Amino acid sequence: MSAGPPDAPPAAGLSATFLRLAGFLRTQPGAMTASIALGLLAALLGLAWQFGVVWLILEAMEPAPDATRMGWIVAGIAGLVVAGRLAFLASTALSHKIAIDVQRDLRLALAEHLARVPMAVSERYGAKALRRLVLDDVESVEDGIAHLVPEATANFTAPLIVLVVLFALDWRMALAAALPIGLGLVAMRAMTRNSTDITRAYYERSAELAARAAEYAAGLPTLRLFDGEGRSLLRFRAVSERYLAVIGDWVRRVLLASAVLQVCVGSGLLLVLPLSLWLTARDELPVSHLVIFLVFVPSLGGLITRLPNFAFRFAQQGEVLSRIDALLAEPPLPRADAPARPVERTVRFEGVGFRRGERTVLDRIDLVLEPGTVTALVGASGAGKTTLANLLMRFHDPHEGRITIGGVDLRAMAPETLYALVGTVPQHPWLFTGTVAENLRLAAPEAGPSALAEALAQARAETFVAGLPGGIDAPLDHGGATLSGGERQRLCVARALLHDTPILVLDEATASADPINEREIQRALGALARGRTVLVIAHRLASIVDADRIVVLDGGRIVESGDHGALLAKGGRYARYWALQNPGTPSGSSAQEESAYAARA
Ligand SMILES: Nc1ncnc2c1ncn2[C@@H]1O[C@H](COP(=O)(O)OP(=O)(O)OP(=O)(O)O)[C@@H](O)[C@H]1O
Repeated sequence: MSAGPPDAPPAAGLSATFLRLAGFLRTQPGAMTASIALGLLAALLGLAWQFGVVWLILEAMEPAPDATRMGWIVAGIAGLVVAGRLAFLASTALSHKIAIDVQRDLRLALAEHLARVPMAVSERYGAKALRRLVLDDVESVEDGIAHLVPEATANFTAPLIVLVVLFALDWRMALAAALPIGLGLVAMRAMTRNSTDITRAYYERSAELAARAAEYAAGLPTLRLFDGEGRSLLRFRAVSERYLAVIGDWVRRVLLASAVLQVCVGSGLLLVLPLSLWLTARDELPVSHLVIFLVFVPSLGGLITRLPNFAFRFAQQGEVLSRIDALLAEPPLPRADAPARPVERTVRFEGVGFRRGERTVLDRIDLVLEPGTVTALVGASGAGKTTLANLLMRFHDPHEGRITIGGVDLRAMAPETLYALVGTVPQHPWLFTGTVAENLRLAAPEAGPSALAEALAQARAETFVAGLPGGIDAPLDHGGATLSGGERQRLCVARALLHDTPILVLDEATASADPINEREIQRALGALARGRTVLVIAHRLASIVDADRIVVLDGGRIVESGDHGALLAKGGRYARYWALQNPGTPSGSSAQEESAYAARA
């Protein structure tokens, strides 16, 4: 599975990125206006104290400087410096507040959107890429909102005001100051033109490195056994070097761009100084103007040398935002305008077809699940069992045909209606970090202690839960990683019991459980199946000998269907699977004890 979407979207240009970021800020117009206004105020106060310095120098150059006035000017400068810092602080405090709200809203929007798009979308991205998007990418939007927009506003405004003032005072001197800066900006633009490409390369390489590092760490036990020569380490080193090469390229470009700009900005004073001597000698430049130029030209340069850094940070934001926007643009599963509620509970697959790209995964499936019956899906790996079960939970919509419950197409139901009807115990039981009780209440938030205890007892989980420190309030770290697979499975059964849906999809996962655990899981599943319509994906045929109907899938088509006895008598594919799994037990009668569905009411 790839570490990201197969076709990474094009990153937005700098101005588009600025507008996109400003668009976020528009959601909080009051705070945004205040933040930008305070940023501008900070920039103006910064200019004001520099004018104070000019005034101080001119006062000091008077034949008889007025010490008291100079004291007031110094105090004024200090006041302006402090006020400027405070305004900047208030501006960034506000922009941080907006950034936190935007991050929260973005994460929620992404999570909600992921719940509405077909599962094919999350499968295409993969868990690592989604984690990176929802956590890391959204985190880095903070730089754009909390820093870039207010700082860029202030940092662009201040040089503009300075240039206007300088041109108003003396256009020749202003031109001498602006010319090298202009040249430096043109050179910088040329050097940072493809900054979006290099930012893209950086993200691709860092995603590759993260994926390889995770894979390497996860596969260490296997690698120790099989990879004595360290080939994996060499591969990891190659990925790491590719990453460092991109970083090197990036740093070189930023440094080069900044260096060129700094040289050009420094040259501003080189032109201004000789010109000022010449103009002063011709009596065309008052001393006050000369001092203003000497103070402001270097500070103008200081502001402008920050631009390459801004350009690269904007490129980074463009990259991150284009990824977030691409996920948000994935079309969700269509929702019915006037959702219907089924009265009756019969499930029908009618001519259902499903493809993965060009490949047909399910072909003209016709299947009826009568209320209160157990239907088992069996077949070779890749036959389409999980896909068929997933269609019933509307993880995808079929490409042909339809699936109905009580005659209502799944597409015509509100998701809440569907998920109140269909529950599941997945093959890979999923628990979140929280207590046992919190995990159970995911299915039934209102369930009281006795309901939880009853569900645990039926799911054969009460004994091991009672043994956990804290019992039902024991915290499950890392999604229950400290529990065995069978224990996790039984907690999921308890959760499904509390969910109490009339239709159940079970993906049995007992193949790797030890015999005692397996028997416990089978019993738990039997309790869960009681009185419900069950579609079970069977991995061990002994567990479904009592199913009302066994459906054999092959290459996405139903090739056999009937109960255990009928299928054995037929001597077809099911009979061959049975003989392979149960050598020496032709009828399977000895396995009936193992069947999860033997003791259903
Ligand atoms: N995310 C995916 N992307 C592309 N193809 C997929 C994906 N998931 C499944 N398939 C393909 O669809 C086909 C049916 O897969 P499915 O998981 O439904 O089979 P299965 O019968 O449940 O197999 P198993 O018993 O091994 O779980 C297989 O050929 C599989 O390779």
